[in-house]
Amino acid sequence: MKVAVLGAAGGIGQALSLLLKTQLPAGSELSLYDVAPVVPGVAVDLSHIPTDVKVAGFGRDDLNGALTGADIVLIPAGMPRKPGMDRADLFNVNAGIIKVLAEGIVASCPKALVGVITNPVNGTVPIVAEVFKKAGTYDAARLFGVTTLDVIRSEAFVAELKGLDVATVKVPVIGGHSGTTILPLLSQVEGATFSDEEVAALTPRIQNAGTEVVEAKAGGGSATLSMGAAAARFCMSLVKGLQGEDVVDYAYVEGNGADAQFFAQPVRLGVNGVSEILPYGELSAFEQKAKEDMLATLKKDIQEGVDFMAS
Ligand SMILES: NC(=O)c1ccc[n+]([C@@H]2O[C@H](COP(=O)([O-])OP(=O)(O)OC[C@H]3O[C@@H](n4cnc5c(N)ncnc54)[C@H](O)[C@@H]3O)[C@@H](O)[C@H]2O)c1
Ligand SMILES: O=C(O)C[C@H](O)C(=O)O
Repeated sequence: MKVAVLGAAGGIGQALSLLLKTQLPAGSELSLYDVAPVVPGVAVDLSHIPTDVKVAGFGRDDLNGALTGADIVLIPAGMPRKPGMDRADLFNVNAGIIKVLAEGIVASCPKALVGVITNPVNGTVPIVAEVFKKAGTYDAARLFGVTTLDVIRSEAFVAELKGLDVATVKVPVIGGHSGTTILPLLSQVEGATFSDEEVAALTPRIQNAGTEVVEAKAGGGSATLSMGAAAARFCMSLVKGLQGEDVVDYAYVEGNGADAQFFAQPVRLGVNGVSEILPYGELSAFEQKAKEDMLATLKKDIQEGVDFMAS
Protein backbone atom coordinates (compact mmCIF):
# COMPACT_ATOMS: atom_id res chain seq x y z
CA MET A 1 0.00 0.00 0.00
CA LYS A 2 1.47 3.37 -0.99
CA VAL A 3 -0.15 6.52 0.42
CA ALA A 4 0.91 9.98 -0.75
CA VAL A 5 0.17 13.08 1.34
CA LEU A 6 0.29 16.34 -0.67
CA GLY A 7 0.85 19.29 1.68
CA ALA A 8 2.56 16.98 4.15
CA ALA A 9 4.60 19.69 5.89
CA GLY A 10 1.54 21.65 7.01
CA GLY A 11 -0.47 21.47 10.19
CA ILE A 12 -2.80 18.74 8.92
CA GLY A 13 -0.13 17.10 6.79
CA GLN A 14 2.23 16.50 9.70
CA ALA A 15 -0.45 15.24 12.10
CA LEU A 16 -1.90 12.98 9.40
CA SER A 17 1.50 11.64 8.36
CA LEU A 18 2.37 10.85 11.97
CA LEU A 19 -0.82 8.85 12.39
CA LEU A 20 -0.36 7.04 9.08
CA LYS A 21 3.23 6.13 10.03
CA THR A 22 1.79 4.30 13.03
CA GLN A 23 -1.45 2.95 11.51
CA LEU A 24 -0.80 1.85 7.91
CA PRO A 25 -0.36 -1.90 7.38
CA ALA A 26 3.16 -3.29 7.69
CA GLY A 27 5.08 -3.00 4.44
CA SER A 28 3.31 0.22 3.35
CA GLU A 29 5.02 3.27 1.90
CA LEU A 30 4.22 6.82 2.96
CA SER A 31 5.17 9.49 0.48
CA LEU A 32 5.31 13.10 1.69
CA TYR A 33 5.13 16.00 -0.76
CA ASP A 34 5.14 19.73 -0.06
CA VAL A 35 6.46 22.94 -1.60
CA ALA A 36 7.84 23.93 1.83
CA PRO A 37 11.56 23.16 2.11
CA VAL A 38 11.08 21.43 5.48
CA VAL A 39 9.40 18.38 3.91
CA PRO A 40 12.53 16.15 3.69
CA GLY A 41 13.08 16.89 7.38
CA VAL A 42 9.54 15.86 8.26
CA ALA A 43 10.17 12.58 6.45
CA VAL A 44 13.46 11.98 8.29
CA ASP A 45 11.80 12.80 11.60
CA LEU A 46 8.96 10.31 10.99
CA SER A 47 11.34 7.65 9.71
CA HIS A 48 12.82 7.34 13.21
CA ILE A 49 9.51 5.93 14.53
CA PRO A 50 9.94 2.14 14.61
CA THR A 51 7.07 0.88 12.45
CA ASP A 52 7.21 -1.12 9.23
CA VAL A 53 6.09 1.85 7.11
CA LYS A 54 8.72 3.38 4.83
CA VAL A 55 8.64 7.19 4.66
CA ALA A 56 10.09 9.35 1.87
CA GLY A 57 10.00 13.13 1.43
CA PHE A 58 9.61 14.89 -1.94
CA GLY A 59 10.16 18.60 -2.56
CA ARG A 60 8.58 21.14 -4.90
CA ASP A 61 10.09 19.68 -8.10
CA ASP A 62 9.31 16.02 -7.49
CA LEU A 63 5.53 15.66 -7.44
CA ASN A 64 5.88 12.78 -9.89
CA GLY A 65 8.27 10.95 -7.54
CA ALA A 66 5.82 11.36 -4.67
CA LEU A 67 2.85 10.11 -6.68
CA THR A 68 4.22 7.29 -8.81
CA GLY A 69 2.69 4.00 -7.67
CA ALA A 70 0.38 5.62 -5.10
CA ASP A 71 -2.78 3.67 -4.25
CA ILE A 72 -4.20 6.53 -2.16
CA VAL A 73 -3.52 10.28 -2.41
CA LEU A 74 -4.62 12.61 0.39
CA ILE A 75 -4.53 16.37 -0.26
CA PRO A 76 -4.34 18.81 2.66
CA ALA A 77 -2.26 21.35 0.62
CA GLY A 78 -3.35 24.96 0.66
CA MET A 79 -4.28 27.94 2.75
CA PRO A 80 -6.32 27.64 5.97
CA ARG A 81 -8.81 30.23 7.28
CA LYS A 82 -8.16 33.13 9.62
CA PRO A 83 -10.84 34.67 11.88
CA GLY A 84 -13.47 36.56 9.88
CA MET A 85 -13.01 34.42 6.76
CA ASP A 86 -15.44 31.90 5.28
CA ARG A 87 -14.14 28.74 3.65
CA ALA A 88 -15.32 30.24 0.34
CA ASP A 89 -12.75 33.04 0.80
CA LEU A 90 -10.03 30.39 0.29
CA PHE A 91 -11.27 29.46 -3.16
CA ASN A 92 -9.16 31.84 -5.24
CA VAL A 93 -5.86 30.68 -3.71
CA ASN A 94 -6.63 27.00 -3.22
CA ALA A 95 -8.35 26.34 -6.56
CA GLY A 96 -5.08 26.86 -8.44
CA ILE A 97 -3.15 24.63 -6.01
CA ILE A 98 -5.69 21.83 -6.32
CA LYS A 99 -5.71 22.04 -10.12
CA VAL A 100 -1.92 21.62 -10.34
CA LEU A 101 -1.93 18.70 -7.89
CA ALA A 102 -4.80 16.98 -9.72
CA GLU A 103 -2.86 17.34 -12.98
CA GLY A 104 0.05 15.64 -11.24
CA ILE A 105 -2.21 12.74 -10.23
CA VAL A 106 -3.42 12.38 -13.83
CA ALA A 107 0.19 12.17 -14.97
CA SER A 108 1.55 9.84 -12.30
CA CYS A 109 -1.17 7.71 -10.65
CA PRO A 110 -4.50 8.11 -12.48
CA LYS A 111 -5.98 5.02 -10.78
CA ALA A 112 -5.32 6.17 -7.21
CA LEU A 113 -8.12 6.85 -4.72
CA VAL A 114 -8.02 10.60 -4.02
CA GLY A 115 -9.18 12.23 -0.78
CA VAL A 116 -9.46 16.04 -0.94
CA ILE A 117 -9.14 17.92 2.34
CA THR A 118 -8.27 21.38 0.96
CA ASN A 119 -11.02 23.96 1.46
CA PRO A 120 -13.50 24.88 0.27
CA VAL A 121 -14.15 21.14 -0.16
CA ASN A 122 -17.56 21.81 -1.76
CA GLY A 123 -15.73 23.46 -4.67
CA THR A 124 -12.26 21.87 -4.73
CA VAL A 125 -13.60 18.33 -5.28
CA PRO A 126 -15.43 19.41 -8.49
CA ILE A 127 -12.16 20.99 -9.70
CA VAL A 128 -10.37 17.65 -9.31
CA ALA A 129 -13.22 15.90 -11.12
CA GLU A 130 -13.02 18.39 -14.01
CA VAL A 131 -9.22 17.97 -14.30
CA PHE A 132 -9.67 14.19 -14.45
CA LYS A 133 -12.51 14.50 -17.00
CA LYS A 134 -10.37 16.74 -19.21
CA ALA A 135 -7.68 14.06 -19.17
CA GLY A 136 -10.20 11.28 -19.78
CA THR A 137 -9.30 9.57 -16.50
CA TYR A 138 -12.31 10.48 -14.32
CA ASP A 139 -13.78 7.67 -12.26
CA ALA A 140 -16.30 9.07 -9.74
CA ALA A 141 -15.80 6.00 -7.53
CA ARG A 142 -12.20 7.06 -6.84
CA LEU A 143 -12.72 10.69 -5.79
CA PHE A 144 -13.70 11.74 -2.26
CA GLY A 145 -14.10 14.99 -0.37
CA VAL A 146 -13.04 14.18 3.18
CA THR A 147 -15.90 15.14 5.52
CA THR A 148 -14.88 12.83 8.36
CA LEU A 149 -14.12 15.80 10.62
CA ASP A 150 -17.84 16.62 10.68
CA VAL A 151 -18.55 13.02 11.68
CA ILE A 152 -15.97 12.84 14.47
CA ARG A 153 -17.00 16.23 15.87
CA SER A 154 -20.61 15.07 15.91
CA GLU A 155 -19.60 11.91 17.75
CA ALA A 156 -17.63 13.92 20.32
CA PHE A 157 -20.38 16.50 20.90
CA VAL A 158 -23.21 13.94 21.11
CA ALA A 159 -21.28 11.74 23.54
CA GLU A 160 -20.51 14.76 25.71
CA LEU A 161 -24.11 16.02 25.70
CA LYS A 162 -25.70 12.64 26.38
CA GLY A 163 -23.03 11.16 28.67
CA LEU A 164 -22.44 8.24 26.26
CA ASP A 165 -19.35 6.16 25.62
CA VAL A 166 -17.94 7.99 22.57
CA ALA A 167 -16.63 4.73 21.11
CA THR A 168 -20.22 3.57 20.61
CA VAL A 169 -21.68 6.79 19.18
CA LYS A 170 -22.37 6.99 15.44
CA VAL A 171 -23.72 10.15 13.80
CA PRO A 172 -24.50 10.30 10.09
CA VAL A 173 -23.51 13.64 8.51
CA ILE A 174 -24.61 14.42 4.96
CA GLY A 175 -24.47 17.34 2.51
CA GLY A 176 -21.27 19.31 2.11
CA HIS A 177 -18.46 20.76 4.21
CA SER A 178 -19.26 24.36 5.09
CA GLY A 179 -21.81 26.11 7.24
CA THR A 180 -25.38 24.97 6.72
CA THR A 181 -24.36 22.48 4.01
CA ILE A 182 -23.06 20.30 6.89
CA LEU A 183 -26.15 18.36 7.98
CA PRO A 184 -25.88 16.01 10.97
CA LEU A 185 -28.75 13.53 11.15
CA LEU A 186 -29.36 13.56 14.89
CA SER A 187 -32.71 11.80 14.39
CA GLN A 188 -30.76 8.69 13.33
CA VAL A 189 -28.39 8.47 16.32
CA GLU A 190 -28.95 5.12 17.97
CA GLY A 191 -29.28 5.05 21.75
CA ALA A 192 -30.05 8.77 22.12
CA THR A 193 -33.01 11.05 21.59
CA PHE A 194 -32.86 14.81 21.32
CA SER A 195 -35.43 17.44 22.23
CA ASP A 196 -36.26 20.08 19.61
CA GLU A 197 -34.21 22.57 21.64
CA GLU A 198 -31.21 20.20 21.68
CA VAL A 199 -31.43 19.70 17.90
CA ALA A 200 -31.74 23.46 17.39
CA ALA A 201 -28.58 24.05 19.47
CA LEU A 202 -26.43 21.05 18.49
CA THR A 203 -26.93 21.30 14.72
CA PRO A 204 -25.37 24.79 14.41
CA ARG A 205 -22.67 23.84 16.95
CA ILE A 206 -21.57 21.05 14.58
CA GLN A 207 -21.93 23.31 11.54
CA ASN A 208 -19.82 26.06 13.15
CA ALA A 209 -17.23 23.82 14.82
CA GLY A 210 -14.56 24.76 12.27
CA THR A 211 -15.12 28.44 13.03
CA GLU A 212 -14.93 27.65 16.76
CA VAL A 213 -11.38 26.32 16.19
CA VAL A 214 -10.40 29.18 13.85
CA GLU A 215 -11.46 31.74 16.46
CA ALA A 216 -9.79 29.87 19.34
CA LYS A 217 -6.53 29.72 17.34
CA ALA A 218 -6.85 33.51 16.86
CA GLY A 219 -5.05 33.83 13.53
CA GLY A 220 -2.90 30.71 13.94
CA GLY A 221 -4.90 28.65 11.43
CA SER A 222 -7.74 26.16 11.57
CA ALA A 223 -8.25 22.60 12.80
CA THR A 224 -5.14 20.52 12.20
CA LEU A 225 -4.94 17.85 14.92
CA SER A 226 -8.60 16.77 14.83
CA MET A 227 -8.42 16.93 11.03
CA GLY A 228 -5.28 14.79 11.04
CA ALA A 229 -7.17 12.22 13.12
CA ALA A 230 -10.22 12.45 10.84
CA ALA A 231 -8.20 12.04 7.64
CA ALA A 232 -6.24 9.11 9.09
CA ARG A 233 -9.53 7.43 10.03
CA PHE A 234 -10.91 7.97 6.54
CA CYS A 235 -7.67 6.76 4.96
CA MET A 236 -7.86 3.55 6.99
CA SER A 237 -11.40 3.00 5.65
CA LEU A 238 -10.01 3.34 2.10
CA VAL A 239 -7.15 0.96 2.96
CA LYS A 240 -9.56 -1.64 4.35
CA GLY A 241 -11.72 -1.36 1.23
CA LEU A 242 -8.65 -1.83 -0.98
CA GLN A 243 -7.78 -4.90 1.08
CA GLY A 244 -11.21 -6.39 0.31
CA GLU A 245 -12.95 -5.70 3.62
CA ASP A 246 -16.58 -4.55 3.59
CA VAL A 247 -16.45 -0.96 4.87
CA VAL A 248 -19.09 1.76 5.04
CA ASP A 249 -18.07 5.38 5.63
CA TYR A 250 -19.30 8.90 4.89
CA ALA A 251 -17.71 11.09 2.21
CA TYR A 252 -18.50 13.86 -0.28
CA VAL A 253 -18.82 12.01 -3.57
CA GLU A 254 -20.46 12.23 -6.96
CA GLY A 255 -23.43 9.90 -6.57
CA ASN A 256 -26.77 9.71 -8.33
CA GLY A 257 -27.27 13.49 -8.23
CA ALA A 258 -30.59 13.20 -6.37
CA ASP A 259 -29.66 16.13 -4.11
CA ALA A 260 -26.67 17.73 -5.82
CA GLN A 261 -23.91 16.56 -8.18
CA PHE A 262 -21.62 16.05 -5.17
CA PHE A 263 -23.09 15.17 -1.80
CA ALA A 264 -21.70 13.72 1.43
CA GLN A 265 -23.46 10.43 2.08
CA PRO A 266 -22.78 6.88 3.21
CA VAL A 267 -20.80 4.79 0.74
CA ARG A 268 -19.65 1.19 0.66
CA LEU A 269 -15.93 0.97 -0.12
CA GLY A 270 -14.12 -1.76 -1.99
CA VAL A 271 -11.09 -2.51 -4.12
CA ASN A 272 -12.04 0.20 -6.65
CA GLY A 273 -13.15 2.88 -4.22
CA VAL A 274 -16.93 3.41 -3.92
CA SER A 275 -18.68 0.12 -4.68
CA GLU A 276 -22.15 1.35 -3.70
CA ILE A 277 -23.83 4.64 -2.86
CA LEU A 278 -26.04 3.90 0.11
CA PRO A 279 -29.30 5.62 1.04
CA TYR A 280 -29.05 7.98 4.00
CA GLY A 281 -32.44 6.99 5.34
CA GLU A 282 -35.42 8.96 6.50
CA LEU A 283 -34.97 12.56 7.65
CA SER A 284 -36.89 14.30 10.41
CA ALA A 285 -38.97 17.32 9.37
CA PHE A 286 -36.22 19.60 10.76
CA GLU A 287 -33.53 17.80 8.74
CA GLN A 288 -35.64 17.72 5.57
CA LYS A 289 -36.14 21.49 5.74
CA ALA A 290 -32.45 22.08 6.56
CA LYS A 291 -31.51 19.97 3.54
CA GLU A 292 -33.85 21.80 1.20
CA ASP A 293 -32.66 25.18 2.50
CA MET A 294 -28.97 24.45 1.96
CA LEU A 295 -29.05 22.81 -1.48
CA ALA A 296 -28.89 26.11 -3.39
CA THR A 297 -25.68 27.04 -1.51
CA LEU A 298 -24.13 23.63 -2.10
CA LYS A 299 -24.98 23.71 -5.81
CA LYS A 300 -23.49 27.22 -6.13
CA ASP A 301 -20.29 26.04 -4.42
CA ILE A 302 -20.06 23.08 -6.81
CA GLN A 303 -20.68 25.31 -9.84
CA GLU A 304 -17.85 27.61 -8.75
CA GLY A 305 -15.45 24.66 -9.00
CA VAL A 306 -16.81 23.60 -12.39
CA ASP A 307 -16.67 27.18 -13.70
CA PHE A 308 -13.07 27.59 -12.52
CA MET A 309 -12.03 24.78 -14.83
CA ALA A 310 -14.15 26.09 -17.70
CA SER A 311 -12.55 29.55 -17.55
N1 LIG B 1 -11.81 19.04 4.95
C1 LIG B 1 -11.74 19.48 6.18
O1 LIG B 1 -12.53 19.06 7.02
C2 LIG B 1 -10.64 20.42 6.59
C3 LIG B 1 -10.35 20.59 7.95
C4 LIG B 1 -9.33 21.46 8.32
C5 LIG B 1 -8.63 22.17 7.34
N2 LIG B 1 -8.95 21.99 6.02
C6 LIG B 1 -8.20 22.69 4.97
O2 LIG B 1 -6.95 22.02 4.74
C7 LIG B 1 -6.01 22.95 4.16
C8 LIG B 1 -4.68 22.88 4.89
O3 LIG B 1 -4.81 23.30 6.22
P1 LIG B 1 -3.54 23.34 7.20
O4 LIG B 1 -4.04 23.83 8.50
O5 LIG B 1 -2.78 22.07 7.13
O6 LIG B 1 -2.68 24.50 6.50
P2 LIG B 1 -1.10 24.75 6.63
O7 LIG B 1 -0.85 26.13 6.13
O8 LIG B 1 -0.62 24.39 7.97
O9 LIG B 1 -0.49 23.69 5.62
C9 LIG B 1 -0.72 23.75 4.25
C10 LIG B 1 0.49 23.15 3.57
O10 LIG B 1 0.23 23.13 2.17
C11 LIG B 1 1.46 23.39 1.53
N3 LIG B 1 1.23 23.81 0.16
C12 LIG B 1 0.82 25.01 -0.33
N4 LIG B 1 0.78 24.96 -1.66
C13 LIG B 1 1.15 23.72 -2.04
C14 LIG B 1 1.32 23.07 -3.28
N5 LIG B 1 1.08 23.70 -4.43
N6 LIG B 1 1.73 21.79 -3.27
C15 LIG B 1 1.99 21.14 -2.12
N7 LIG B 1 1.86 21.71 -0.90
C16 LIG B 1 1.45 22.98 -0.88
C17 LIG B 1 2.11 24.47 2.39
O11 LIG B 1 3.51 24.55 2.12
C18 LIG B 1 1.79 23.94 3.78
O12 LIG B 1 2.82 23.09 4.24
C19 LIG B 1 -6.71 24.31 4.23
O13 LIG B 1 -7.27 24.61 2.98
C20 LIG B 1 -7.80 24.11 5.27
O14 LIG B 1 -8.87 25.01 5.11
C21 LIG B 1 -9.93 21.14 5.64
O1 LIG C 1 -13.10 25.59 9.38
C1 LIG C 1 -12.14 25.52 8.63
O2 LIG C 1 -11.77 26.47 7.94
C2 LIG C 1 -11.33 24.26 8.55
C3 LIG C 1 -12.15 23.03 8.42
O3 LIG C 1 -12.97 23.05 7.29
C4 LIG C 1 -12.93 22.70 9.67
O4 LIG C 1 -14.08 22.31 9.57
O5 LIG C 1 -12.35 22.77 10.77
